[in-house]
Amino acid sequence: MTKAETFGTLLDEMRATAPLVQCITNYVAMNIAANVLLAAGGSPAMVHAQEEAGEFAGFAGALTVNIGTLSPTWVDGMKAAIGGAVAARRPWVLDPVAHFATGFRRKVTADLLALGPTVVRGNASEIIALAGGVSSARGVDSRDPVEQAEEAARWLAHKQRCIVAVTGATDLVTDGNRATRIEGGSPLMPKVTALGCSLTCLVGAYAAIRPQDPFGATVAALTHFAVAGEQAGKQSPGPGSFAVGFLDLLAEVDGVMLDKLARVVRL
Ligand SMILES: Nc1ncnc2c1ncn2[C@@H]1O[C@H](COP(=O)(O)OP(=O)(O)O)[C@@H](O)[C@H]1O
Ligand SMILES: Cc1ncsc1CCOP(=O)(O)O
Ligand SMILES: [Mg+2]
Repeated sequence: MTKAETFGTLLDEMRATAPLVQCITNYVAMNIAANVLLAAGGSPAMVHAQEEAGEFAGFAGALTVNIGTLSPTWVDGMKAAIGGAVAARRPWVLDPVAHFATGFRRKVTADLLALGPTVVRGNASEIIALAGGVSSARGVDSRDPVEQAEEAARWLAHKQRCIVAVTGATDLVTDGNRATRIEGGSPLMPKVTALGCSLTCLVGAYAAIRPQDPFGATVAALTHFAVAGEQAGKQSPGPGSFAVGFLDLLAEVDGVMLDKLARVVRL
């Protein structure tokens, strides 16, 4: 982001552009992730077949790859899509959902990391485990605080030469050197399935309009989520109404509101 830019101007530009984001994501997340992208201002396309995923990635603004409900044919599609995105010099974002849980997931995640994601977005347990640390998590839900994942995130960003976003009660984004903390959101967010997966897709939307600045794009996406989540949390008595209200707030938040309510700390 240039000095004149703010997260708000980035949001307004993203919304005006409505970037096409190819989301290879899990069965659980497909619908809410597409609705999150539409509400926030992006244009989702859930395209994963090996026969077309690479071709589509060649003209999409960005690609996101999520291993939540993995199978061998989907892996073939992921690798074809990544090849297309890399060839077209488009950003791609990896969401390593519960990568530690099985040998299959560990192998696929290692293969996908070797293809060089622009951004890795995961919860604290996933990032700790990606850096070789020990986490008590067994499934998709984090069991570790973000603070305990900061060193792992910096190490992974250095090793992968990518941006790493660790999400939780307070989010952290790092490129291995710089680090930024994003406050906000709601404790109701981890009670609604696939919001992390959806955030990964929104990172794709911002990266699509700032491919040369994936750090700033990632911070902007997490800030958009944090502000909308905090406002929705104030209005919602429980996870069901939160899920609906959150979509409304993702659409309602504009650049002025984002710059007014954002709580972003450069470390
Ligand atoms: N306790 C919390 N308080 C506020 N926001 C949260 C909390 N836990 C998660 N979030 C937010 O929910 C979204 C999903 O993050 P997270 O739950 O960490 O990912 P995942 O769903 O992949 O495990 C992020 O925007 C994150 O900031
Ligand atoms: C429940 C579940 N099972 C496989 S993927 C998935 C959704 C995970 O979503 P998130 O990582 O955003 O919580
Ligand atoms: Mg997740």
